[in-house]
Amino acid sequence: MPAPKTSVHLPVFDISKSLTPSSMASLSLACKEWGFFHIINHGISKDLYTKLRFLSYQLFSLPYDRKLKAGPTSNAKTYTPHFIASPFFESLRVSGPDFRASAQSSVEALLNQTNSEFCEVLREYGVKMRSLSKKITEILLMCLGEDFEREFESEFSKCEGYVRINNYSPPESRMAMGKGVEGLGMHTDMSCLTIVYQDDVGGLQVRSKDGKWLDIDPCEETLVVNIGDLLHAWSNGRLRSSEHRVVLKECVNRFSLAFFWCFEDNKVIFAPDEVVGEDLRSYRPFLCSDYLRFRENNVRGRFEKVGFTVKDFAGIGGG
Ligand SMILES: O=C(O)CCC(=O)C(=O)O
Ligand SMILES: [Fe+2]
Repeated sequence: MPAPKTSVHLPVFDISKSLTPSSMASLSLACKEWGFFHIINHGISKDLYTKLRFLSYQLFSLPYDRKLKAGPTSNAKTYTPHFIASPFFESLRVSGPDFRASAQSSVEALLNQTNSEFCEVLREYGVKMRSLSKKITEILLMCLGEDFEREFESEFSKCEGYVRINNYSPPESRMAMGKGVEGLGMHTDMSCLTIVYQDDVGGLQVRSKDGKWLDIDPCEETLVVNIGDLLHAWSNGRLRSSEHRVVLKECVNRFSLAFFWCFEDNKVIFAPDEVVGEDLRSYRPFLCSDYLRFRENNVRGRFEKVGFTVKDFAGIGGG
């Protein structure tokens, strides 16, 4: 008997070139089946990533009470300490449109002084991710059908993004690890799309339609892109927002950068008639910020199981 499949095979797209009809077809299929795919030649150099990682570690290695200066009860509210998403996960959020100013206010809250290198690196990373997100969204609209390219300006022009710098530190003993621990529990993303730069440790997993967990293996200089709940609802479910999680299998630190590209808070998300076509409508219209609030309220104190998605919030007749 062949060994059970543990990794998913996702297509890789060279984002520096225009996609051929056959690569468009395979992208459409990946978005329908998995809601995940890979991109290369994205313009984020290894050097930029390495710098950002090094500078972030300096912040994550600050004493706990220092880090809480930017924690959930501070003015900055950009640091998420351990035990909120999971015991092994902490993160720092830097938001657009002014990534430099956002990085600066986080860093000042943490250090009581600025770190101009960190702010500049985040500005560069945020700006590059923003234009990458626009480009990918345009390609995804082309996948939905030729007429949707013009939707871009009217529907997506006010989108903005934020970077979440994720640091995973599993227990130090192998005994405590057992078969692995959840670094980040099962969830869908509250974005239109998410772009993840994962390191070589691995552990990111996607849930298949029949409920199996499959690894998304890291690959040098390759970014992972996934569809979030907002674009899933906007596309009437044609672009899939899949459940995913991070499992830590080794006693080593894992580092990732996730960029979330989102609709503006006051946008009413409602799939255009042309997108719905002959299908039944799967989602009622909803205000973006109401969904974000719904998710926040359900996540608090429930890090062991997140689970809630846009289907629970706005799905019609079982979504
Ligand atoms: O750390 C990763 O690879 C993915 C993180 C993730 O899914 C998220 O931040 O939403
Ligand atoms: Fe995620």
